[in-house]
Amino acid sequence: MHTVRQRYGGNLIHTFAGPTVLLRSPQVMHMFKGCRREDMSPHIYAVAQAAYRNMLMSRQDQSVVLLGSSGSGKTTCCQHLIQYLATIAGSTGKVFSVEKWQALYTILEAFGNSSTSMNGNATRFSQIISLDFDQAGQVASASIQTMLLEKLRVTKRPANEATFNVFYYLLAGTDNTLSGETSHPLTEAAAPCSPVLQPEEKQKAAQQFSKLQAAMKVMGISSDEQKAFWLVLGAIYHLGAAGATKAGRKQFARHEWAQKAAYLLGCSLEELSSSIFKHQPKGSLQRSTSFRQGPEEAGLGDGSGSRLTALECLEGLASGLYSELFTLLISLLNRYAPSSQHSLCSMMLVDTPGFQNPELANQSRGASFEELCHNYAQERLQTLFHARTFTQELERYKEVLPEGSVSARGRDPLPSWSPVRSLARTDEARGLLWLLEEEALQPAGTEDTLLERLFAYYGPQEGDKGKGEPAPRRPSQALLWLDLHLLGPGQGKAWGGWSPSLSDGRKIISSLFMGRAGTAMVLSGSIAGLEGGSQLALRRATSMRKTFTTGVAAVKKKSLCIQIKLQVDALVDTIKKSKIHFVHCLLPKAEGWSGDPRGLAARRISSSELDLHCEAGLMQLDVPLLRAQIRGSRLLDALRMYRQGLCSAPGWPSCSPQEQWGCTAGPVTRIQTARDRSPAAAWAVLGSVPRR
Ligand SMILES: Nc1ncnc2c1ncn2[C@@H]1O[C@H](COP(=O)(O)OP(=O)(O)OP(=O)(O)O)[C@@H](O)[C@H]1O
Repeated sequence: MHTVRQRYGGNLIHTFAGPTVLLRSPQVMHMFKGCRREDMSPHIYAVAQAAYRNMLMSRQDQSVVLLGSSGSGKTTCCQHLIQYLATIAGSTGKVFSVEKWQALYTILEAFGNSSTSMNGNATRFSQIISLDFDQAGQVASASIQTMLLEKLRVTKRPANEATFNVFYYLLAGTDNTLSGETSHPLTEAAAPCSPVLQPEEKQKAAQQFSKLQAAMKVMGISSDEQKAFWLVLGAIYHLGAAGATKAGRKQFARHEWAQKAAYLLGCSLEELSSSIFKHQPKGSLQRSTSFRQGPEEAGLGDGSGSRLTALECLEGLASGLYSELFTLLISLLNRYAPSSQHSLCSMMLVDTPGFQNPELANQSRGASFEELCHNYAQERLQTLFHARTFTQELERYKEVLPEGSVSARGRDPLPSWSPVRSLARTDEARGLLWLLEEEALQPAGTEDTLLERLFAYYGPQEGDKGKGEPAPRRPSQALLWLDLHLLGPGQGKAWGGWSPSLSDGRKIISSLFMGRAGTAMVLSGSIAGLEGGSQLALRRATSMRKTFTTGVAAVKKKSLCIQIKLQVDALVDTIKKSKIHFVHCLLPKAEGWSGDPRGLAARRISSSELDLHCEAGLMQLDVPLLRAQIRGSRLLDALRMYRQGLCSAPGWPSCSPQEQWGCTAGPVTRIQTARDRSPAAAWAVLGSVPRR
């Protein structure tokens, strides 16, 4: 195994070419227990151990942030981090057994994951799992916060991509679950859950459904509560099958399916219909047309915005309903995580959907708005990595080294390019999301006008040539697929239209929703899981709420684009206060990116199956792909910074960082590949790294 020790003033970087072959078992966990970083071989458990040890020694909050492309293994790593901490640290009263964590992930994977063109089991929401530790270093309480759920996947998704896993599970396992609830079991007739599963996939989905039910039981979700979930999911499914008229009076296209949806929700068809198609709140959508349609079709053109189409009303309700269901689920999962007042500091594990570019999956479409948002979140985390690794370190070096020594030695470790260009053309320069918001509100706004403005601010200027700054690549039209439907259909309406009281006939649904309608719903639609009574949990919740309620944010928070920014702000603000350990996950090969979700769905495996899968054999690496990812994440710069290193500069006090930086151990960069873990192979992947 190859280990390269690095020092960046306590900033920790771990790199895994994953999915990789990593042995994971309780025995291996115990090999890492109590170890110092320099004694450990490269492994995801070593990251957990380093963070845990650091927390115990410094009593400072820690975060582990997972970065990388979609399908590179972030969620899998996150699960192993938790398993390690739950096993090694132990917990008070055994409330956080490994079994419970597995159950939690089974539930999250069912409700929040789906098969995409890049990953057969892609996470479609961002999550922070927080473990609070007591004096003795045991887990005293835990909670999960989620944000950026891709709720529109329920109704609208890229061609050939799947909806959330739970719909397929329900469809395959529904016979026994909803029998007696409807004389017509869920069928694939109108295929709102396209692509339709093959028989062997159905069998697997039915097994997953049983597993999901068992996991919900483990997490204390009663059978009545479970039933409420299946009823609402069934209703969403039937609403998809019901469809809406394209012209004329706004109503369901297929009443028999709508009738079933109403039955499952416990209301009459008329009530359901009027709550969806009538009482549209004015201004809920400024403009419902797509960028693609062009200005001549851009709504009323009088600034008042067009009204929602029947289909948009329906989609808004269905996706809003799913989002509320997800929020409720997170709140139920947190319900059984007791909050302890004795916790001292916490460990936060941050997992967001990975970078994705449909072009890499051989798809001739641009990124959807949701993909753009997930990429944005990843980019912000990468920026944080950059700031912690380079910018802040340079500041520290400048403080320590004699004046001028940094530039005199030509060893300015800051790469000439930084991930976020701050070269604003004018004082009015805005970020992409801000521009997107403004263009969405303009009746004449199109993809072209957005790109023009973007390049006016951030594109190459005359005189830029020869400065060594790579010009930003102008995306092909197809790359920026910005459907402004996504900026609003029924965002506010979704839940407002369908109030829980509507389901009086379904006491289990209304009591479940009404029961959680307090604090849990404060930031409904944005951050779920802010409840929790421990001091640390309250502190986290307060910090996140603050982001939404101060300054411009408070004024702008109704805008979807600004909501996205605020959610990511809240995420970054929360982890910024802690000591951050970055884990870079690298996709070793692009296999499976054929754009055929069928192949990917078949690859969907649970983490318990993973280790067996790993034993099967060593994989070939796609070296250009690995190089591209390493370049993109600036890992070479990080290595060069050390190798050409300021740590050897005259005046540098000592190469032992511990005392200098007040951290317990120096950071480590680890490179481990599946094919060959020898140093030579690792460097071959990295390219030539100058040696001192
Ligand atoms: N260490 C590993 N060894 C073998 N296969 C792995 C490993 N880690 C992950 N995988 C496989 O890769 C797939 C993708 O992993 P995972 O879902 O964790 O990626 P991700 O980075 O979280 O993706 P996304 O950002 O799309 O959610 C998993 O379904 C699993 O099959």
